[in-house]
Amino acid sequence: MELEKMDENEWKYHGEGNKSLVVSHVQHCQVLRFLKFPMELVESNQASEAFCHLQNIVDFGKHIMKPLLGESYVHYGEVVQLPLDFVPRLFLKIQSERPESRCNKIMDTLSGYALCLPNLTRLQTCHFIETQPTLCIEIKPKCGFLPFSSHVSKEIKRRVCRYCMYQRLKVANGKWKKISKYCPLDLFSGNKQRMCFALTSLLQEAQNNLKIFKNGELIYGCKDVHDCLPDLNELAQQLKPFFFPANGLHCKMTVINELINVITTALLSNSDSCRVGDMRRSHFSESRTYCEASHFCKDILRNVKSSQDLKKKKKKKFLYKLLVSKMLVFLKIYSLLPPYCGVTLSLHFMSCRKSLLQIDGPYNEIFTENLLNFHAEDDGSVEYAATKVQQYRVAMTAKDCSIMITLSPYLQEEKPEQSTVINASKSRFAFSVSILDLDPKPYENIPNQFKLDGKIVNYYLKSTQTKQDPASPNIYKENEDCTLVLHAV
Ligand SMILES: O=P(O)(O)O[C@@H]1[C@@H](OP(=O)(O)O)[C@H](OP(=O)(O)O)[C@H](O)[C@H](OP(=O)(O)O)[C@H]1OP(=O)(O)O
Ligand SMILES: Nc1ncnc2c1ncn2[C@@H]1O[C@H](COP(=O)(O)OP(=O)(O)OP(=O)(O)O)[C@@H](O)[C@H]1O
Repeated sequence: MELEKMDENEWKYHGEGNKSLVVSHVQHCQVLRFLKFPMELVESNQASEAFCHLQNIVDFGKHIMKPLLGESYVHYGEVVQLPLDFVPRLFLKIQSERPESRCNKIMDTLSGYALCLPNLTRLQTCHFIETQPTLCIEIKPKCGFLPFSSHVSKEIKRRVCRYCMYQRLKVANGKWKKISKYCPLDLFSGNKQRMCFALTSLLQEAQNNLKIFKNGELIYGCKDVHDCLPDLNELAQQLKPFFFPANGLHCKMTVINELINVITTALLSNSDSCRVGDMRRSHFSESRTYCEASHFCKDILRNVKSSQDLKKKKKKKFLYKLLVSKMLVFLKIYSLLPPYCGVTLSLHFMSCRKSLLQIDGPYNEIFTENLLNFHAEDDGSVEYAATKVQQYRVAMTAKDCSIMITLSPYLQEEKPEQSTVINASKSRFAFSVSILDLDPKPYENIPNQFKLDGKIVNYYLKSTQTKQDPASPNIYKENEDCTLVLHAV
């Protein structure tokens, strides 16, 4: 990429989330990821802080998430400075393609900084787009286990996962139209039957948890609640040349089942080495491995070994690793409360401590070593409390990340390693797995997470325990049921 010769016509809108907007190069396997800001903050110094913010994201990916999750999965990219006139032109070009629900934030057109990353919807071995057809499945799996701490005060949290509980609140709020049958515990179970059920449920109700790209173009998934592309027939048509290259008649479900099997195989593939082994594994046995709200047949659920299998037999599996890093949440909100309060109080009296404790970075090797020191004893120090808070923040990042599985029909003349090939019934694929959206979560956001957790649990209990009054619509009122901001829930 020649930074001084940037042409907006060589870039197109690719996608966005809550915090960033992504454009992809029409020819090269590259994307630019821009920060987004709420409208009212655009004129303030937010934009000028963009460089530090982006550099922190890169460092966090490089020094923390990459060692934790594995070398080959994490692509942290680099901060690039773009010509100042290029970004506003690009903004004008793509603005009309943005989903309405995301337009409450504006992309950063002032700082001139962005992250340059490989386009993960393309196979990472090819540098030019036109070389090979690719299929990419992006899954945002969310949190795949139930808390087991003795501090859990609301018993329901031990039985129903956060995702399933949150579904009710999201539908009541109008964020999505229908409750999804997807449950992260099914996906992370390591049990093929449950994983297939989870993936089928994602295909039926994709929400923001599933996207499918063909040759880098979004062909399946919801941009927002009003703009869903959930046509399975159309999807099967698009997928057919990948799974049944010799043509012939194949029904929709045959093609979709091929897709589901290939995704399951990729998720259960062996992973490369990482620091997850340092973490406490014993907590697996303490946690229940199925969620009571899962729509997967409940009788079968009680009999399958699921996560125990994943634990005993599949420590090297990609899925296991992701689950364990999410399990850093074993600190959970309850036991996090004392350290969080301790750190906040200490910062209140000595604001200079913020940099000493590396709350906003730098996310370097020292930060990583402190973070992974799980065996330290609680000596009552603010440093110990800060480590606990940082572990929680890393877990929050892992909870919110996405997985991208990229497949490309395997060409006979290429000789990829066996471990990077997946066999379907009538085709073979070279594949890669990547993890994206590994940004550090702001320290300041912790109280909001507490508050949201309380709302989710309260709304779930209310909607499942009381009979719906037919006269009152099922609309959640913002001022109801909020637990105290720092209340253990
Ligand atoms: O808190 P959650 O579970 O709703 O997760 C948020 C996501 O909502 P989801 O439930 O996946 O639709 C939310 O996703 P959407 O904007 O809803 O697509 C963001 O990922 C948000 O992260 P950030 O604050 O932008 O860094 C996520 O927030 P945090 O991970 O920062 O809490
Ligand atoms: N390196 C990449 N290659 C290809 N596509 C990408 C890449 N990075 C991001 N995307 C696409 O852009 C979308 C938005 O990116 P991302 O998830 O990083 O945004 P975000 O604002 O941080 O999300 P969130 O709402 O979860 O905070 C992703 O869902 C993915 O489809």
